[in-house]
Amino acid sequence: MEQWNLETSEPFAVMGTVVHSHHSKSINILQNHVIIVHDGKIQHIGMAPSLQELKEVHNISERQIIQLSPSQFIMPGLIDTHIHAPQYPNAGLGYDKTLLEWLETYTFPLEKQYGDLVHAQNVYKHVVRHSLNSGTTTACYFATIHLESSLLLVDLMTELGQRGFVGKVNMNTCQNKGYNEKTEQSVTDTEIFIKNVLQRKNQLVQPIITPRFALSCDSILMKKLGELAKKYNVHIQTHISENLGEIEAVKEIFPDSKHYADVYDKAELLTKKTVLAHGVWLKDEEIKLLVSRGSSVSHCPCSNTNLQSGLCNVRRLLEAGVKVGLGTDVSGGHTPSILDVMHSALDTSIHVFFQHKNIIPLTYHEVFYLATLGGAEALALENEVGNLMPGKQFDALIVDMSSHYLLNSEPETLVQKFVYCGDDRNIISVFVGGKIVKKTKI
Ligand SMILES: O=c1[nH]c(=O)c2nc[nH]c2[nH]1
Repeated sequence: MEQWNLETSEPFAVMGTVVHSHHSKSINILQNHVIIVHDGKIQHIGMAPSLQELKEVHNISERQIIQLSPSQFIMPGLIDTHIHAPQYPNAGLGYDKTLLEWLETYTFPLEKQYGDLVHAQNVYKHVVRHSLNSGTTTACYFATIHLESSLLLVDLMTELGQRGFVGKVNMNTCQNKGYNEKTEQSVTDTEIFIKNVLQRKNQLVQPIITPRFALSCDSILMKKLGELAKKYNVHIQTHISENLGEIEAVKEIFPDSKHYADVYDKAELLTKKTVLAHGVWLKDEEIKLLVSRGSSVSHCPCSNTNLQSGLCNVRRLLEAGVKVGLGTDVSGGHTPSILDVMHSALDTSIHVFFQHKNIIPLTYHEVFYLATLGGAEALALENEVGNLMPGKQFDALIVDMSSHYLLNSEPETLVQKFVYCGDDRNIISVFVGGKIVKKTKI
């Protein structure tokens, strides 16, 4: 590929190998194709035409063409369905404890600091930049309970060009060791947060209602948040069934609920726009409930391993019809790279197979889907992003595998190598809504 220098405000084209998914089972590999981008959206995908045809039919000059080399391909941007931006400084630290102790010892003390806007600005700039550089074009962030710094995160995503969601976290119970808010304040600040984000008329970032988990919120707060979600028709995110101690505590605190998922359902927090992180220990009955509500699970295998939460059987969720995406879950997860999470999802799936021989481990094709279209479906964004079909936003990565020792440059080889051996150095360009947000000189 020659170094290109596009004007992204004008139509442009990418020519070469396109890799994307239409469903969970297999990747579509399209060689010698063109994608034409207009106003940040995909206008056309098809067999590559001649330069003359590009110019005459599609009005694209030679300067506006990216010609991929045989060791490169273009794919949809990665989607991180669960990440805690304020926990970024703790990534890689504190894995000597399991979830509930880890929250009290490491996480809540760090999150308390986000009343300080200078600290928030520093951390949030780093995490959004790192996430974009790792190829995440859409990220679904938890912020903290602080209204102002949560809005700051929205503004930084907008400035740096990342699509996604930000949730001001809700926590009103004493389980939170002094990191909490009063119910009324929590509801009022959440409504102010939603209105502020919606008023920004921001194409990229949306508000998401974020009750931390059932142990951090009482049922009064959760019901009020369910009402807000309905009033503003916004997304919802929380955690579910991550750790056995957590599940026991939920059972004790909510004796009238049939199970963990029922706690959220009673507050009308399970909707088609709800994403639930972890779901390692969900019962069959809970899975059925999620399917009937259209709620999704964010699979966070790095975090599930680091915090010794358990092995999530993703095959079981997919077969039951649950929508599943991947989440880095920084800082339970040690990396903001969804590509790293893809490796971990493959490993975890084989470890599940060691335990239950009757399941088929996930394939790299399926993991590619989970990281792209699966993530988009989990966030109810499949009409906007997730693959490279006409009408969708041009959220895409150019991947270059020339730094690896390749016996051939068959697209299957490139993609498989990328999924198993790739890292962010192989992601040489990142586009969000047709704008370049990462470009590496090669
Ligand atoms: O992995 C997790 N990270 C968190 O911050 C959290 N809060 C509740 N449950 C959680 N799980």
